[in-house]
Amino acid sequence: MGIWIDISQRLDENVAVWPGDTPFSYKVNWSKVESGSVNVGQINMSLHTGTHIDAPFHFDNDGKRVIDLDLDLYIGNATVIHLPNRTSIGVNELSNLNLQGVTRLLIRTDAWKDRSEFPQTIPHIQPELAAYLSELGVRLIGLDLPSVDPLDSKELSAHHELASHRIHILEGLVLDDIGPGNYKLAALPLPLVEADGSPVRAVLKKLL
Ligand SMILES: Nc1ccccc1C(=O)C[C@H](N)C(=O)O
Ligand SMILES: [Zn+2]
Ligand SMILES: [Zn+2]
Repeated sequence: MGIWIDISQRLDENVAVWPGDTPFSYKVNWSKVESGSVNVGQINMSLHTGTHIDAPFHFDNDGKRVIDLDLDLYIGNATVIHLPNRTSIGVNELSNLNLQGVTRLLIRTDAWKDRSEFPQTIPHIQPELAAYLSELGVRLIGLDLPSVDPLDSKELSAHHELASHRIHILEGLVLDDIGPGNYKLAALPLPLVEADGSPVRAVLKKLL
């Protein structure tokens, strides 16, 4: 029972991209008039646009590519928690929540207010949180933000710490209307063989 709720950003020319990164575009590259039968479209985009997953190759030259990722990470039970008005998210912010046995943790921060513009600052994940989450059994962390690290970070400490604790990353979710609780999540990456990331269609269904 229950309906699937779309928690993905829409992909059109208004979607915000990382400063300097490839803008999103779609065009009919071969029109019905030209082909005689069909419209055939083409998209051009950065793989880190909108709602997407990071493959470890994004920040580690020896890391897994999208095709190597375990699909079980991206389908199954997920817990949503609400942590508004934080400058960063660490063990302190989570210590009063019971997250035992949570495999997929989605954090609603509400910090990215105008999604048509790339944010100036975001609350980042404290790298120390990775060990704590992995101890609880978390394998996927998802956020309503474009990164788990500060936007000007070059070290990407949270990305690396999460990866070294086998926790995968889902970014750019839309959780504005999603209350805390337990859900079913599906957010499958495309079967991109070499890629460092993939757009996903992320959906949730409330569990009773
Ligand atoms: N698309 C980019 C273009 C330029 C520089 C960084 C990025 C990123 O996406 C990195 C970001 N720290 C991330 O969480 O994936
Ligand atoms: Zn990314
Ligand atoms: Zn990232």
